[in-house]
Amino acid sequence: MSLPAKNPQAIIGVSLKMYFGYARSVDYCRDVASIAFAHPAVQSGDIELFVLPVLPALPEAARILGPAGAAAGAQDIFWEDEGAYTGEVGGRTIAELGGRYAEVGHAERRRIFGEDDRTIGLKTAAAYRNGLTPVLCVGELQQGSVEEAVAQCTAEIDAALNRASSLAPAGRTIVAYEPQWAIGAPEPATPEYISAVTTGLDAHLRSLPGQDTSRVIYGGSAGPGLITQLDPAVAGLFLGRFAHDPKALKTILDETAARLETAEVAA
Ligand SMILES: O=C(CO)COP(=O)(O)O
Repeated sequence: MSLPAKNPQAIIGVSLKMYFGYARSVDYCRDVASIAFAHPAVQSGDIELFVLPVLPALPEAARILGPAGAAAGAQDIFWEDEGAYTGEVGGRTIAELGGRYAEVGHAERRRIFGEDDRTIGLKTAAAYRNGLTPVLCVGELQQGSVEEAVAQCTAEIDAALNRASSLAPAGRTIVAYEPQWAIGAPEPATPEYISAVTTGLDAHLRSLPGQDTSRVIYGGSAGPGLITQLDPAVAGLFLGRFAHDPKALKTILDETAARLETAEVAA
């Protein structure tokens, strides 16, 4: 078993959304665990790897991924820890089930479930309070200029973190920059655009109190071949459909490790 990553240099996350049921999610996590176990950069802690399955699969996913040096988390979190909140699951339970991450504010939750800055801030606080790393999703609705995207995403980060830090001591945050127009699309945003927006978000995020170890990753139709084209400000990828094939995930891990080696040689 590898030690938990203290200072990972890259982050690769997968959200299975509601694509896979229980059995297929567990099978997928087994495949990911074999890949992680054999992957030097995951074992050394240089790459932080996590999977967010459908919630009922979380305990089994955590049991399978943990010994392989990876981790599991939830795709959502309620903002209270317990009480009369029918149908919700709080951070205390997510942590009890072995979850280490809680995704907050995904574009689908903003659009379909009406989540707004207030609820996203409360959920981010709930993640911190329960020792979970929030995966805070931000992203502009429509494609425009880099400056417009940075302004909108910075405002979303500030709204979430200002509210969260008024309620719970801030912790490390993974910001997933996901342009809404690039989610579920045939192709990701261009590498130049992703790099430029993320560079702005990374500088802003890490200047905030308590966020110096926080990082920004990119999501939105990301898959093999993308990470090697991105600026180092992009710490990794938040994957959806294009990680459903475990072989594709392995390729992405290999590319991420190669990129770290190139960065070391250049330094
Ligand atoms: O929303 C995403 C990850 O959370 C990205 O999903 P896709 O890569 O399937 O577009």
